[in-house]
This record gives sequence, structure tokens and C-alpha cells, in this order.
Amino acid sequence: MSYEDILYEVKDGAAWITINRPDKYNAFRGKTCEELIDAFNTAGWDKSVGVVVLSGAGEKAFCTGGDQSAHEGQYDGRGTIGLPMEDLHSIIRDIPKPVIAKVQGFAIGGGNVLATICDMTIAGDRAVFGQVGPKVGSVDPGFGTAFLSRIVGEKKAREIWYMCRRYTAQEALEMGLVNKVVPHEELDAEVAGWCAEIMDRSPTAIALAKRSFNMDTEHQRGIAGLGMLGLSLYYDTDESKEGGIAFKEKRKPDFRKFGK
Ligand SMILES: CC(C)(COP(=O)(O)OP(=O)(O)OC[C@H]1O[C@@H](n2cnc3c(N)ncnc32)[C@H](O)[C@@H]1OP(=O)(O)O)[C@@H](O)C(=O)NCCC(=O)NCCSC(=O)CCC(=O)c1ccccc1C(=O)O
Repeated sequence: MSYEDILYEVKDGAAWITINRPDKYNAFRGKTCEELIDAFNTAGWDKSVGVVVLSGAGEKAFCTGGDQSAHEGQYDGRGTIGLPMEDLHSIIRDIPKPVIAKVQGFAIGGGNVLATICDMTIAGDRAVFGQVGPKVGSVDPGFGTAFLSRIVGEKKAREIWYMCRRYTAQEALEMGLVNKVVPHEELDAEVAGWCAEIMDRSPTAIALAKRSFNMDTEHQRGIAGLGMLGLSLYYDTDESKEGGIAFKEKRKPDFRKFGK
């Protein structure tokens, strides 16, 4: 597969997968997700690769989730909500190699979910983390909520989703959402150092450990499938559409007329 929305490079045993849509703050559309799935599959089963790094191009963003310009109710691709999110989340968990999220800017919405699902996250000190679903008429009713609460705890996860606040890299570190924060300029070198260390370890032991870590939350995959169906129905409502339209019109959404 040739790539338009992502970059793929193998260096010293590490596969670097970069979302390359900086003008869209590295938001993903259907095509981006398909390319990411292909790249993770390639890296995951390439014996010369021992570790995968997921990042975003440019200085501004790691990834800001679904591309709002490819979102009129459903998104523009394959899958329950017009994005193969279930497949993308699954492949990150399923490949037998550790995946490191290298976060240098915004990790927002579905981008925050991707970083959360990765095995480890290294952030530059200018990184910003957060959720925006209830602000833009969306939600991740799968790993983005349930798995997040395993990482930061129930109270914090609920705050993140209900309040839609932005958190600094240091705050993300304190809540356990990232493994290390380094000065922005040192981020690439830091991640390369972690990759080199992993390359010295036994790949089979790591693959077994990864599967074993996944075991405890595997049921969330099934629940996520059901949740995506609910999300698809929600995307067709005026309430959800109000969020997307307000974002594009750069105004505050008016949700008060909807809801139970
Ligand atoms: C990222 C922001 C916090 C940055 O804010 P700010 O610094 O004030 O800059 P802006 O002026 O808002 O944005 C600059 C520029 O970038 C464009 N942009 C930013 N994000 C996106 C995006 N996601 N899609 C398209 N374009 C984007 C923005 O339009 C501006 O362009 P101009 O040309 O300069 O006008 C802030 O931008 C922000 O909050 N973005 C919204 C992110 C968003 O809505 N993401 C999608 C929803 S995420 C979500 O709902 C969670 C659900 C979820 O995870 C999920 C689950 C299952 C399937 C899919 C998803 C999913 O991701 O939707």
C-alpha cells in the first residue's frame, strides 16, 4: 500500500509511523485510519522491527482525533461510524511489539485515545492532553473511556470526559497518562533511547508480556463494538451534529435543548 496521509520509516529496528496531516492538526479521516492499520500490520509482523513509534508531523499536534471536515454525521470511510476505529484500536493492542506514542503537541479527542492505547507515552513539555467529545458531539464508548479509567482512575477519567479540559504534559505525567516528559527539543532523542533499550530485550518475552497486559481489559473490545453502534446512531442526531457544526463555525455549541 502506498501512503498519502502517513509516513513510515524503519530505523535501528524501530518502525516510526507518523500521521502526516499537520494542516489538519493530524486529525484522521477514513483513509488515514486504513493506512495506519496497514502500517501497524507491516511493522507488527516484520521480524527486523522490535518496537513501533506513533507520532504526528509538525510541532502543533500529535493527533486531534476525527477530521471534522470529513464528518457530516458519519465520517467518510469504512466501519460502524465511517472510520475503522475498532480495527485501528485493536491492531495497536494486537501486534506483538510495544508501541510508544511520541506526543509533541495536542493529543486531543480520538488522538488522545490513540496515545492512551499505546503501550507507553513519552511527551514533550509543550504537549497538551484532553478530551473534547461532549463539546463536539462525540464520545469514545470503548477503550477511550473504559481503558482510560484503568490508567488514570475512575474519578479522573470521568473528569476528563465530562469537563473537556486541557491538561499539560506535567499534569498528564502526574495522573499516569504518560511515562516521561522531556524538553520539547529532546523528545526524538529520548524516544530513540527507549527504542534502543527495548531492542536489547527478548522480543518473545515482551510479546508475551504485552498479551498478558491486554488480557485484563480484553472484554472492553466487545463492549466497544456495541458502543460504536450506539455512537453511529448518535452521530445521526441533531444533538451530535450541533457539536460538529459549532466547531466548524467557531462558536459555542447549544446543547441545552437536547438530552434526557
Ligand atoms: C486541537 C484544538 C484543541 C486546538 O485548539 P486551538 O489551539 O484553539 O486551535 P483551533 O483554531 O481550534 O484549531 C486550529 C486549526 O486546526 C483545525 N483542527 C483542529 N482539530 C481538528 C480536527 N479534529 N479536524 C479538523 N480540523 C481540525 C481547526 O479547524 C483549525 O483550522 P483553521 O483552518 O485554522 O480554522 C481544537 O482545534 C480542538 O478541540 N479540535 C477539535 C478536535 C475534534 O473535534 N476532534 C474530533 C472529535 S474527538 C471526539 O469526539 C472523541 C471521540 C473519539 O475519540 C472517537 C471515538 C471513536 C471514533 C472516532 C472518534 C473521534 O475522534 O471522533
